[in-house]
Amino acid sequence: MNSGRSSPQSRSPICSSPPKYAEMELQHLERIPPPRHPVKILLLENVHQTGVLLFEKEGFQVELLKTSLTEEELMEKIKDVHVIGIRSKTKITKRVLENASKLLAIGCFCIGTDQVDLEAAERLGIPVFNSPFANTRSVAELIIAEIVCLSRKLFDVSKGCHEGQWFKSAVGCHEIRGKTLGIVGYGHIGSQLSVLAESQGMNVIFYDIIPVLPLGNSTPCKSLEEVLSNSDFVTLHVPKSPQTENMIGEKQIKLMKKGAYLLNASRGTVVDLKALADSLRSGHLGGAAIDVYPKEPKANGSGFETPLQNCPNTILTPHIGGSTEEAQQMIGEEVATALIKLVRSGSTVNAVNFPNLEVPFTSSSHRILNVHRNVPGVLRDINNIFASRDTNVKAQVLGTTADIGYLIVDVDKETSEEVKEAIASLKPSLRTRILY
Ligand SMILES: NC(=O)C1=CN([C@@H]2O[C@H](COP(=O)(O)OP(=O)(O)OC[C@H]3O[C@@H](n4cnc5c(N)ncnc54)[C@H](O)[C@@H]3O)[C@@H](O)[C@H]2O)C=CC1
Ligand SMILES: O=C(O)C(=O)COP(=O)(O)O
Repeated sequence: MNSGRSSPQSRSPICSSPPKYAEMELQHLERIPPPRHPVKILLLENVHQTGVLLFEKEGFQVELLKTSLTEEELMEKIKDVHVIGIRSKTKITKRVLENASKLLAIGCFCIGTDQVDLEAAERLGIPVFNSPFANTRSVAELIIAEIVCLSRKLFDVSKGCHEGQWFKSAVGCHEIRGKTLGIVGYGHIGSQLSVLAESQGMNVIFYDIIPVLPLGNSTPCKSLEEVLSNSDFVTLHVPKSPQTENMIGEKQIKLMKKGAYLLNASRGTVVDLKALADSLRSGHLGGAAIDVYPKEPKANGSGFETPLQNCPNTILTPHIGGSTEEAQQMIGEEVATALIKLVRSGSTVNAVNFPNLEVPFTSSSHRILNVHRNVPGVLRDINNIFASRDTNVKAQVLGTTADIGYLIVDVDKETSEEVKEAIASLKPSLRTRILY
């Protein structure tokens, strides 16, 4: 396999370094025989070219769409697809997955995986990969920029100038130095932001549901309420979950200081937008910056409505927290690499819903992959199939969750379709393939 995995034309001038990560990770596959059948990849939501080029380099057939697809469209389209790549918009539901009999893996070319029914995917034997921190910095930088913009009412005065209105005033405009930033969710993004905010002279307090290391001089709070009532700026960096749904509503907003600001670049389900709009219009909150919405358009150019339109000192962005050339290139590279490794070697390292397994390649062996329901006796039955055909097992690794087992077996004889069928027809088997 060659290196040099993206063409100069496809990269922005400020992102011109070659993808070294993919090169390093994929060189181990060079000795592995190519896939036995053509591999079909469907990429939605304009996944970055770096990923496309890496797949093409492998000889995979790639179809790239700019938009996401509806459930109905996906149910049809996914039938003959081996790997699907999405971003945050495409919902992969149980119904979609039940139509995906050839699907080997799902790649979320983003951080969030809430758009995929992870449990259904696991139970059907489909690993899901993401890029856990390639766009972390981009989100943190956006929030810093917005904190300054809110504090100086920048968008409103700029709009005024564009419309021919000169309105110079210092009233209600402040430096961010010495102000308190409250971070809700102190994970990758929250903690990165904490460091950037302190470097601007802000005091940082935060709340997380798990114990985490406070960076710099930041101070953990015992409750969400404590963060809300002590912050000049509150920023949300929690995942979408039942616990975070409408986490910030009328009651929580009332706890915030008069004139404080709310920022949300996590998920649209976290904030009650109607309550937020009311508090902005009443003047209780001094402004807001919102990047994510409960319902987001499927494609660029589509109509978009939110109760926050025309609220004072309110920055609305179209879910661009992670949308930088740097982040998208890194994500493209990282997720495509994980998917290629899965297709070529069976590696599930870094899958979010699956046992993480990787078995090094050894020459003169043949590899079979099997995903099965985690019930007693599967391993015995599979080994009996080999034993009855005088096949020696050279390596065998099993990883389990409560529901499934994932088995990588290297044997000394080329495995026939008949052996594969015998393994596949064991009652607990979910997915079985001969790799090489
Ligand atoms: N706007 C955008 O373009 C982007 C949005 N995101 C969103 O940001 C979210 C956070 O990203 P990361 O920091 O990488 O995730 P992370 O998993 O590293 O951190 C999330 C933190 O939130 C905490 N948490 C979970 N439930 C909580 C609750 N009820 N109260 C307080 N803390 C809670 C977790 O313990 C964890 O420490 C992602 O899940 C994704 O939805 C991520 C990237 C880009
Ligand atoms: O990484 C995430 O979770 C994001 O929200 C970014 O999503 P996107 O790739 O811009 O659809």
